Amino acid sequence: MKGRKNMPIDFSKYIASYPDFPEPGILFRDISPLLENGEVYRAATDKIVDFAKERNVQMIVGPEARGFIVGCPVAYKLGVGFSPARKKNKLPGETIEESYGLEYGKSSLYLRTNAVKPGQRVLVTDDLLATGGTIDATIRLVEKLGGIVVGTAFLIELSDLKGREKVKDYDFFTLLKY
Ligand SMILES: O=P(O)(O)OC[C@H]1O[C@H](OP(=O)(O)OP(=O)(O)O)[C@H](O)[C@@H]1O
Ligand SMILES: Nc1ncnc2[nH]cnc12
Repeated sequence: MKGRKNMPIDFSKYIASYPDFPEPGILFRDISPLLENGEVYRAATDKIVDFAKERNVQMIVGPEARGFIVGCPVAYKLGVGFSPARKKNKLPGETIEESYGLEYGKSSLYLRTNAVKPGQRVLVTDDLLATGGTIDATIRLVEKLGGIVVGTAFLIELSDLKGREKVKDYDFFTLLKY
């Protein structure tokens, strides 16, 4: 994807890094500058759209909250649905649950039982892959409903945390690696 004046975009310039946030020892990679630049957000989204098109994606699922920011514009562009995997007490109606560990803390994610139809080709999106706990829980939710995870897509992979091992059986896209 080319930016203004046909120059390739250096996406890494639009990620901010904050040491010791939200707790000591964590180097927080913040996607806000990328999102705040319309041209760059669109170019990043288009990369994931291309990845999704090659896999005939029919549905997108992303975890709260930053997975929504990445997945929704891709769903809009493809004209497919998006279902949010949400944290506790956020989704009404019948849901399924999966719990997971995080780089900081532990949590659970929930998905509506009607979110995905059996056999549907699903792309799972998030902003960042760290330990892989979040994406693993999201994939387990989709598969519990009979969905076929045809790809996982991120803006950032933190390689040292080895989350890639959790998604090794799935097609993988990341815009940036640290
Ligand atoms: O690979 P993992 O170790 O699971 O970590 C990655 C997850 O952590 C962050 O979300 P967080 O749970 O902080 O929630 P938020 O998006 O609501 O801020 C990030 O947006 C990913 O979803
Ligand atoms: N280092 C990190 N930066 C931003 N989001 C994260 N989620 C988990 N680890 C993170």
